[in-house]
Amino acid sequence: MNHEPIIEIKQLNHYFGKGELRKQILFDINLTLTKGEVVILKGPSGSGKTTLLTLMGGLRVPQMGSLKVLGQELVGAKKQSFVKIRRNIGYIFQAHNLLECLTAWENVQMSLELHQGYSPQTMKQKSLEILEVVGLGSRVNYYPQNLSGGQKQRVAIARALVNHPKIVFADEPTASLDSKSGHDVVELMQKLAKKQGCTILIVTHDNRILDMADRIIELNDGSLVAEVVI
Ligand SMILES: Nc1ncnc2c1ncn2[C@@H]1O[C@H](COP(=O)(O)OP(=O)(O)OP(=O)(O)O)[C@@H](O)[C@H]1O
Repeated sequence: MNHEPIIEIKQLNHYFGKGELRKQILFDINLTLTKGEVVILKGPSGSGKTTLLTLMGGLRVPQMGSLKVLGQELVGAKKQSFVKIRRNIGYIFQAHNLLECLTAWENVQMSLELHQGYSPQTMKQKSLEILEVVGLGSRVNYYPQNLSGGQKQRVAIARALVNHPKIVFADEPTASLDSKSGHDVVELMQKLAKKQGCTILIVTHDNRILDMADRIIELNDGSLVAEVVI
């Protein structure tokens, strides 16, 4: 595996609230994610997983320490830098967030429309191709309401990966799925990641998918407590 650092975190602390209500949520986090790694972040409810994920994903402004994503320091960075970094990231959430009024391929294509430069034909072709890769070639014209939970999550994966992002963040991507679909969905993410050389961070409570990671890290009360290399 190539050990090029994709995310480098040093002494990251994070607080919510102001004045007397100010509460520290993340404590002195040090972490490096490298190219092509699949990392699982686990930990009890309220331990700070989503907070850490949204900071790494450029969705929340970091307050102190150092947080470099693709070489860009985000502590003290301008708004523009966050926008630029987010273009390199795919996000997959528990509630897949598909638009019900759009078909599977139109949902995937939306992600391409955010990036300029593709003709409508190219965008449609790319959307159809990635849906084929995730095993939904025969469902491209289906609306989300006619797809199963696992199929919807695969559309969400296709949407996150169609732009060939350098990083994918997935927050509880298997929470609404049965054991087999959950495993299939993560396996698919893992395969596509290895093929595209992208780094994946999955936040999960789901012990059924732990064996799919290259590395498991654990948060407890806002501190990284354990690291397991598989
Ligand atoms: N916007 C916010 N303002 C104030 N406190 C917050 C905010 N977001 C989260 N918190 C608090 O920060 C702590 C960590 O929350 P976070 O959502 O990161 O945990 P988590 O590990 O992802 O939990 P879960 O597994 O339940 O999703 C919790 O105590 C939560 O109440």
